Amino acid sequence: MSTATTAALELRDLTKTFSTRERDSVRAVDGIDLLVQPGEIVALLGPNGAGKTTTLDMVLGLTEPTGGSVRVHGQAPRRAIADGRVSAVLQTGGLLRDLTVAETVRMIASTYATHRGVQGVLAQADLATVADRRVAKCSGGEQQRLRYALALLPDPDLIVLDEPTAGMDVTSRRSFWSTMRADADAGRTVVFATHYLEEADAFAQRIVMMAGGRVVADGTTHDIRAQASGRVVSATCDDPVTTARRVRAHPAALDVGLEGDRITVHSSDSDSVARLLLTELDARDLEISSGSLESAFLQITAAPEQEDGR
Ligand SMILES: Nc1ncnc2c1ncn2[C@@H]1O[C@H](COP(=O)(O)OP(=O)(O)OP(=O)(O)O)[C@@H](O)[C@H]1O
Repeated sequence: MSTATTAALELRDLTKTFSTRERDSVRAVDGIDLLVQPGEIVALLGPNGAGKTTTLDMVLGLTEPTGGSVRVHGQAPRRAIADGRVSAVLQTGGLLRDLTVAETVRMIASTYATHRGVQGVLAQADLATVADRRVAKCSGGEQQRLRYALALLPDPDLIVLDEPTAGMDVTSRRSFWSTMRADADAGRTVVFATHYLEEADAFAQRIVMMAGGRVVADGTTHDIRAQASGRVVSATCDDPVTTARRVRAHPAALDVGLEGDRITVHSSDSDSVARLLLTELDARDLEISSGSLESAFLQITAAPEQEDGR
């Protein structure tokens, strides 16, 4: 049991099935094993419906697993929350619109037996200049920072964020992550869910890729690129729309993009896509580049059921 007591987060064969009216049941999380060590920064990356939110809800004790177990610093989630060891920044945490930013932090602070100082938390979340602004007047990014400030109050060992920058523009997103990075550099464990590859790449040390309720890849950005043999084929063509239509029908074409007369194809078999482009279509100036994180993502999430044969 030594790993169970030392890991920041330990998921064992975690499963969650929802019953719905429309369908018999939905297996949102399908047997996840995950060990996160203290101080790690981990991104849960996956397309819509991959099971990221359901997994994090179980980590936070908001949803009970159908099977398997969750341990946060060796404790059940609710115990860990009660002890201030884990806290969360969720997309839709209710904020009271008529309170100011500082009043909100003071009010939530008063619900903890022990907590960090309000001024320190406001400064760390980069909210000092808007402390007297009413929540209703804050931008989406400032409201997310406020949720982050609230999550910092118990000084948790593990902070969990579900799509923390959804709806923010690029500038707010960058500034949010630079605030978070300083916090992580100070030793906190951070687990966050995101759709954004660049966010996972820029901020996480480790990416856990999910699709169809399963972990389909787990490693550093470098490891994940190496797991996928996907490459990107690009070429110039005279009739880009027809060329794109033909390429989309090719079984090895995972994703096809057009920019002007330049076509870009993420592919699991670059040779055969290149052959199609050059011999049957009107392509020229062809280039093949080695897999980006994006092509690895497309390739790995395209066929989750083939990954572990379950
Ligand atoms: N309460 C629920 N009842 C029924 N089905 C649900 C429920 N919550 C989630 N699901 C289903 O479980 C699957 C996983 O959803 P989940 O929200 O965990 O995915 P996600 O990776 O967080 O997706 P997104 O990025 O869109 O938030 C989806 O098919 C979803 O429709």
